Amino acid sequence: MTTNEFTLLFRRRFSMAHRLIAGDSVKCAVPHGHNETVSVKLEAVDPAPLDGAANMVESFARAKATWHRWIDGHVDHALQLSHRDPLIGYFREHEPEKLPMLLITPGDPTTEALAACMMAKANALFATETSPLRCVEVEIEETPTNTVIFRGVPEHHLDAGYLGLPGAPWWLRGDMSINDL
Ligand SMILES: Nc1nc2c(c(=O)[nH]1)N=C([C@H](O)[C@H](O)COP(=O)(O)OP(=O)(O)OP(=O)(O)O)CN2
Repeated sequence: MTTNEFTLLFRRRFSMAHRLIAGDSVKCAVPHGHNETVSVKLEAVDPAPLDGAANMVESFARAKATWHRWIDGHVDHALQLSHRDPLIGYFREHEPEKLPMLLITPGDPTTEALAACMMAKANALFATETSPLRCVEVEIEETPTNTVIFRGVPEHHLDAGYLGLPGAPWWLRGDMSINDL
């Protein structure tokens, strides 16, 4: 087997809002927004030498189409909340039509949690479309001064049973979902 000598890297900007309620920072517990940039590093599941003809690991357009559709159509302008956040109850009661725009993480929606969710989601999307690629690293620039890089195993950090639901959580499903509400 050939080792992975090529990595494709795609960047996308999105706007978001969140709040962190588990810590003691009042500043972080007030809903606030960031314009963030996510970068994903993609590698071939079965690496092979360039073929001397098309010479591509995968076309850029094919490699990023579904991922960017998810970021642009669902992550962009989502409100990110902990599954324990009482604001979810507010939306259920008063603005249920906006529930699909809540991105819910198990625990606080820190940049670390988002990075782990994004890697899992990217790989679920790639698996569903039988892409030859997998995501090996996610970098999220939350602000010009704060960046998180994740190159681990999402399952080590995300509680898939966070809501006690029978099925797979949204980050493991190869669809456009961002919550399990
Ligand atoms: N490890 C983490 N720590 C914090 C996160 C996070 O996701 N992971 N997030 C926040 C808040 O989102 C906050 O908005 C950003 O933090 P902070 O650096 O305090 O914000 P500033 O933009 O004011 O940073 P400066 O570099 O001082 O401009 C908090 N912590």
